Amino acid sequence: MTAATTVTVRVPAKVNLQLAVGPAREDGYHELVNVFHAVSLYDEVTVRRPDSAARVSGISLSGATGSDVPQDSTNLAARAAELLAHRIGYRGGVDLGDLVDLRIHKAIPVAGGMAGGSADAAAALLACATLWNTGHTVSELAPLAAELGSDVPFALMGHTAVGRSRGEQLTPLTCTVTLHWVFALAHGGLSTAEVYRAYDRIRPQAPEPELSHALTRALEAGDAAAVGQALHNDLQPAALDLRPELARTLQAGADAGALGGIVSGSGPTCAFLARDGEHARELAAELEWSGTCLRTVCAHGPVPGATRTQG
Ligand SMILES: C[C@@](CO)(OP(=O)(O)O)[C@H](O)COP(=O)(O)OP(=O)(O)OC[C@H]1O[C@@H](n2ccc(N)nc2=O)[C@H](O)[C@@H]1O
Ligand SMILES: Nc1ncnc2c1ncn2[C@@H]1O[C@H](COP(=O)(O)OP(=O)(O)O)[C@@H](O)[C@H]1O
Repeated sequence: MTAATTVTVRVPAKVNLQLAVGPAREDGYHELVNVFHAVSLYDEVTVRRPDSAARVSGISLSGATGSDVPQDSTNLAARAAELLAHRIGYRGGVDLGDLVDLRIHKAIPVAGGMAGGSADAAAALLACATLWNTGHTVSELAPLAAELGSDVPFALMGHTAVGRSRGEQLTPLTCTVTLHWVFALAHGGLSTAEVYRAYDRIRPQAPEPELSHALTRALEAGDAAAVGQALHNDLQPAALDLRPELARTLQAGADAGALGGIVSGSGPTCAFLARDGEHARELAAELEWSGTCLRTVCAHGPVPGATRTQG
């Protein structure tokens, strides 16, 4: 079998069905109970052995990127490739562009609370492991993913899972139903660190986080209406403090008949649960008509994590 010269990995966005945030730890992170749910809104990362004749730079971007996504070694996908290269023996001084060309096609909103950067990092790990034939399994990539960011291991795993500690220690959860979502995208993004700082200001005495059994029961029973009732995000008041206009978006989704509505993670994207695909399209139309969001995207979950589609 010849080694692949081009590998493409498709990787999903996430929404947090429950985000329970405990007090700040000494390392600056917060202890979490973070119920992740992967949805069918995908970025794609393609890696190639560098072709010195065609090479312009080591990393290129397309899709819904905005100006906020770095095109240098600080891009999370580039950091992931560098970390893996280091682990398999490349030492400092090697230019990443000499090892790999990275192409990222983004559909996940940037700084939107849907973990697009983490998704790209997970995809780059899997793609480079395949390109370089490192022999790493997905479980063996998980510790490297955790070094890159708290949400990166989940982007490898996908489906529905609870993340504990800072979110990187994952346990799969059973979800017996396809959930249909509408995501209301906002103008601009929110900084995750800033939202956690606002959380500390608003709630200085946070209790230890606990998994919602109402939520796990609803997921196991496949009861979308009960899932809608159980959605909860401790970061929502902090996101609303920084972006008060999101309250109008949440109200518009509730008025339009969503089973539940929530700020996704650190925001500012808002997620609304629908009864089925048709209801999702109706909700999306109502939300767009309300003028309370930039645009909407419909997606379903759970879906698998980072998956090779070529190479
Ligand atoms: C809030 C969540 C919910 O899933 O994601 P987003 O909604 O932003 O995508 C996560 O907790 C974000 O995870 P991720 O974006 O990977 O965070 P990291 O890179 O590890 O950390 C970025 C910063 O967020 C804060 N942070 C993150 C995780 C955590 N358990 N406690 C924290 O306080 C810290 O200030 C940290 O410096
Ligand atoms: N590949 C990437 N895609 C998106 N953002 C990236 C990437 N690499 C680094 N970043 C930086 O990470 C920040 C957070 O991005 P993102 O993961 O999309 O948001 P969130 O943490 O809200 O889910 C962005 O503002 C950007 O500066």
